[in-house]
Amino acid sequence: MYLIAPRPHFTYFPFSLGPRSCIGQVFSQMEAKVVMAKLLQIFEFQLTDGQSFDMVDSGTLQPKDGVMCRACGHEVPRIK
Ligand code: HEM
Repeated sequence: MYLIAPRPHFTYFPFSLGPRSCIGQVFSQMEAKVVMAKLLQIFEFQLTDGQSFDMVDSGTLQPKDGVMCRACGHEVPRIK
């Protein structure tokens, strides 16, 4: 089940809207989830000193401090 807050129309359109919107939207959102899931299975991420989750809104949302982080490997159980 997805818990997504309701969003007013025309306030979020990274893939544009209407008849010329991005045909790769569903593919790229699925791909991003697969890549994120694989990375989170393998690594634990920790922000380095001086980093934060603060955002800057300059047309698009960007991480204020760059989100430099340290990736540490998990123990990944091998499926035989
Ligand atoms: C994060 C990934 C992506 C973002 C943010 C994105 C964003 C966009 C946006 C904003 C447009 C509209 C451009 C305009 O109004 O002129 C667009 C169009 C388009 N995108 Fe993407 N896109 C992404 C990935 C993809 C992928 C993976 C494909 C192909 C497999 C793709 C194929 C297209 C095509 C063919 C159009 C033109 C559609 C048309 O003019 O009818 N995009 N994309």
